[in-house]
Amino acid sequence: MQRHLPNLRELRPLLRVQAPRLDRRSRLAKAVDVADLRRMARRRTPRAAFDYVDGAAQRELTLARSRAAFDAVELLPRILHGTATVDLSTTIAGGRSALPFGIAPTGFTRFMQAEGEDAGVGAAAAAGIPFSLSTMGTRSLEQVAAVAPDARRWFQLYLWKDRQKSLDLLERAQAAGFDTLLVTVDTPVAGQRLRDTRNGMVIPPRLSLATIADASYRPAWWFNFLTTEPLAFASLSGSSQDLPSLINSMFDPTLSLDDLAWIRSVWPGRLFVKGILTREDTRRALGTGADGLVVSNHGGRQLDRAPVSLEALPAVREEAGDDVEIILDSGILSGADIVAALCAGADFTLIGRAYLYGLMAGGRDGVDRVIELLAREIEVTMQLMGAASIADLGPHLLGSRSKDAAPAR
Ligand SMILES: Cc1cc2nc3c(=O)[nH]c(=O)nc-3n(C[C@H](O)[C@H](O)[C@H](O)COP(=O)(O)O)c2cc1C
Repeated sequence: MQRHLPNLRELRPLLRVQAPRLDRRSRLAKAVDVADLRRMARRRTPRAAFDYVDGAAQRELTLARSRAAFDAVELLPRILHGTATVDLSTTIAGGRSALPFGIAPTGFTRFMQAEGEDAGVGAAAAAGIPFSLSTMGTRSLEQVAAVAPDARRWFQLYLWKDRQKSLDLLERAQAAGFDTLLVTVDTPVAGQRLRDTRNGMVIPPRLSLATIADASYRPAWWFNFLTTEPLAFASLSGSSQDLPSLINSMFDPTLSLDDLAWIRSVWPGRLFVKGILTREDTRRALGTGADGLVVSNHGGRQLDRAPVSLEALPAVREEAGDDVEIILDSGILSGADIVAALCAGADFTLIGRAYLYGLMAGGRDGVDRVIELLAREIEVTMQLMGAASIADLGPHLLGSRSKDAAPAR
């Protein structure tokens, strides 16, 4: 082998030295999946806020099982199907969505990152997907509508002890153009989130020696937190109670099916019941006149050892029949997870943590990035599976490995 000295002219095309760009979008562009965004989020967010998002109930078994169930899914490739373009749009709750997922309702959102719901609804509007505002949101119904008048907006309701307050909220939601109601039924009391207890998580955060130390290496979060509007709940007045006590004082463990039926009677729009995992609850929820169901274990944050959404889905689908729309959440962290849920019988999906990791990693730009990453993953996955549209996805595209992994029913 003959050698010669490196020739600068030959090397030049290989050397594309660029000055490092420090803006937020360039930083976020380096994240190639949700796991990368999660790592960025962790570096930039105080521990109490990050763990509030990342954690789950008790031993976090349901969360781990939910992830494992998605990982066990086998998707079948189909060769030579000529799927050059893929249509990722679909219809849900009587309207279009440009992508087969929307943003799940999350409470305390501005605590994760100061842009909070504004970032979520703005990014959802730009992407043409629905955004859900939580009862425990840090922006009011009217503020969210004003920030993104063109967004498809859904409202999530926790039943209050006080029916008049629920009614007021529902009237405001309707007046502000929220087209669909998600009624969350899996939270008669707060789940036991042990990470929060260990972190002494309170809202708003208390200034202690530990928080001041934390502030010194997460300056951007603290700067935003201290220089923007104080954290407040759209529908609840501010409180420094710890989270479970706050939730327990607001919500009612004595709620029953009659209360759900009452909500149905006063809400004229589409109504989905969120937190369904069994045949019996499917029957009971649909018996009240709900239009659809959200198969969800609340991201593993409520009953630890509750069934995994993906594994509960076939029984719920069978019980509900083909005409009832079913949305699935809990554990989705990639576009392939979304494709798996749609193949397994869901009509639509919601992302909770994935959205919040994006938000914590970079505010509005971070939420844009997570939507972009998931959309691209769905598109590539579907092309490799020879599926040209969401309607093409079904159980025929699930491999035997995933069927073996599903529990017998
Ligand atoms: C930080 C956080 C706050 C949440 N707050 C609410 C809420 O206020 N109301 C609700 O119905 N669900 C709430 N959820 C549950 C989500 O709507 C959704 O069911 C769950 O996040 C889906 O699981 P995933 O995070 O694995 O995507 C919350 C979830 C997280 C992570």
